[in-house]
Amino acid sequence: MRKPIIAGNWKMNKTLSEAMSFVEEVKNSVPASDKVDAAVCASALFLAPMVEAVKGTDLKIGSQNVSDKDSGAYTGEISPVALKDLNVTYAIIGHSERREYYSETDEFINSKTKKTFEHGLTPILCCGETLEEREGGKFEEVIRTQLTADLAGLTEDQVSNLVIAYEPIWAIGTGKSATEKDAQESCKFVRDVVASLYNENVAEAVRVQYGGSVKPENIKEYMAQPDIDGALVGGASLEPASFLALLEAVK
Ligand SMILES: O=C(CO)COP(=O)(O)O
Repeated sequence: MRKPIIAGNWKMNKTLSEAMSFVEEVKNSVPASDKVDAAVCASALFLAPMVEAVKGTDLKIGSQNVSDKDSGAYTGEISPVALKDLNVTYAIIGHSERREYYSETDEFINSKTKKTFEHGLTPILCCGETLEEREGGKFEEVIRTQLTADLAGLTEDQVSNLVIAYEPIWAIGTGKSATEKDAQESCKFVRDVVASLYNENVAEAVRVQYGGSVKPENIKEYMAQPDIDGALVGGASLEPASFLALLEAVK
């Protein structure tokens, strides 16, 4: 059985004091980690104090980005070595906002994913199609192309421990969530691609999240689907009550 994983992606939101009061409010109310993995992916500015604050609790902390290099002359980048040293658990890689606004390519995303594993962090690898691609019948081609390139050279063991977030771009921040049937079919397709690139065992092990306008009101419908193992949540992860309600609905 795959353990559910609910991760908040705060994007470029919150100040340090807001981040810390969120953590203080939720950290002791998060369900036990044998039931569900709970994480918040925050700005790199707050990761150190957040990790310190959640020590000994079931809330884990993730970065929203990571470099594909260990260290050196890479102005503005976030070192995976430094993230590991802080005890950060996850790193979001290849979010559609980074693909679109910061021109991240699949090759770069693949390089970051390898580097993240090298340093013992768990990647949350994002994939997803635009509305135009979906309506043009290109969904399968887009997802297969992304995953084939993003996973190139990863071992079976690494992919088994990966989290893939399927996020249709048209559902992100729009309030227009995918129907649970569409989300299930899409997440199943992600798993089928993993099976074709690796094998059934790896496909059975990899956790696939749905992301895009997930909220406490609709998360149960997604989680009832056999190929949806969790959610990557933007807006509804920003408030403590809403984040805890997402977790309560899953445990
Ligand atoms: O992009 C997302 C998570 O990574 C989804 O954002 P929303 O939940 O705000 O639609």
